[in-house]
Amino acid sequence: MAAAAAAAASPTVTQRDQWMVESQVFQIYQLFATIPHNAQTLMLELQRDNHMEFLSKGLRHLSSSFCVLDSNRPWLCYWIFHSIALLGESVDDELEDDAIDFLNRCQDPNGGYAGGPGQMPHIATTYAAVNTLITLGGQKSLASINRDKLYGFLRRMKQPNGGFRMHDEGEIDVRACYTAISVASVLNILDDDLMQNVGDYILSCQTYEGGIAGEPGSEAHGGYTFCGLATMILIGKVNRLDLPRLVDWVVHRQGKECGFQGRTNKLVDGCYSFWQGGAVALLQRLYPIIDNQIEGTSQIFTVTDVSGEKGSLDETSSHAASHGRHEGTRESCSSDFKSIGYNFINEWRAQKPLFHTIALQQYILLCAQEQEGGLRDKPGKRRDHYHTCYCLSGLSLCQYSWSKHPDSPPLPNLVLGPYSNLLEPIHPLYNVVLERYREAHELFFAES
Ligand SMILES: CC(C)=CCC/C(C)=C/CC/C(C)=C/COP(=O)(O)OP(=O)(O)O
Ligand SMILES: [Zn+2]
Repeated sequence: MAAAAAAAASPTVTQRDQWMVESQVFQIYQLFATIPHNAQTLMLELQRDNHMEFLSKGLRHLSSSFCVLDSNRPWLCYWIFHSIALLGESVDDELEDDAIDFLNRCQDPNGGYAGGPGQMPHIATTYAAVNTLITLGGQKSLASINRDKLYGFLRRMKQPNGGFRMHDEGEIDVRACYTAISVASVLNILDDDLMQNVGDYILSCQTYEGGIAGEPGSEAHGGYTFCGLATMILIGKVNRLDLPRLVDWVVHRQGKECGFQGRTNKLVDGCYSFWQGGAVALLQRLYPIIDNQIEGTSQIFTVTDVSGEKGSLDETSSHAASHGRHEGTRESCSSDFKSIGYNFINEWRAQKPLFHTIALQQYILLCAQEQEGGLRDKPGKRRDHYHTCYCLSGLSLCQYSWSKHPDSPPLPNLVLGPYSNLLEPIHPLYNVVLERYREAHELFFAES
């Protein structure tokens, strides 16, 4: 039944499509293998200046059309400003100010952000707006977020089944859960009411393959898998997922092209460097919990097993062990969940990645990067800001994948190409640059 639903949801990629992509990718790798070393270094170089030019142009265009009707602009702001932050760059104050003012005009008087001024607030654009404002940083930007009203908006979107609606009368899915919980967590407005039964909803979306679907009965997909896994971590319920199966599904999504595909039998795509690569990077922090599930013990373990220190990555481990992961049991809560996002980066330790991080860097730099600036899905596709954002986010995760601390500089052999390719590290649960996350955390958690 689940398999039939999945098959219907997934238009089959023909063998011909797959061969076309493979042959394009392998031609690039073959060319790379035959050229002199200095030409190889050039080919592997992150084209920082050209990427900045592409991003700045996008921003100027966006700024000049801030008054035009379009429902995607908070997302464009996030993709562009986050990419710029990943490159360790900034733009002039006027453009930043324009963006803050524009997002403020998207903020609904009753909470949340819409895709444009006067439009209906939407949880996904709220996530994009909040992440942009955190990325811009500074008092004006962070203080512009009306957290009380935003909390009210999230409560109105909350559904009895544990999920969230994207907007008034909108769809309920795993993206809505992630964007709601991510925003609530980073802004320190997360509480028991928002978290109520979210774990049950996400659990009902884990499929027979091991990955997570957008909604119950659909096909496992990388985008939703990242969203579902990050949500479960943020609410302290990650042990309820079948993690060994999830690992098995996600690591097998990295193909011979070296990049990731979003779902079984589909084509490789640069944006999954973050969605799938990000899910694996999160799983890399959960080894003790995964080992425990593999061993099938009902031993009650504490967060000390995960972090070596007091923390709250999974405050319901004992609950899951004693009641079974798949029961829709009532979820207990404690105030520890508020620090999960913060503990996640502070209790970091060096761990071996679960995927081939150099191979993924190779796909991003040689196949997804346009030498003239911007990144893309695959060779033959056009660059765009969405793929630029998620290819760079995935690249950053690869570069720091072996690091002892989330921001300790990696050894040169872990960064493919010249060391100048090194990007800024991100907080993998929220996908904002770590330093910007820390500034926001200081402000939003100061009073608690
Ligand atoms: C935070 C947030 C809003 C997250 C969004 C997550 C995300 C990327 C979900 C993917 C949605 C989806 C099923 C795409 C399939 O497109 P496709 O059929 O064109 O691609 P495919 O062939 O690669 O599956
Ligand atoms: Zn894509």
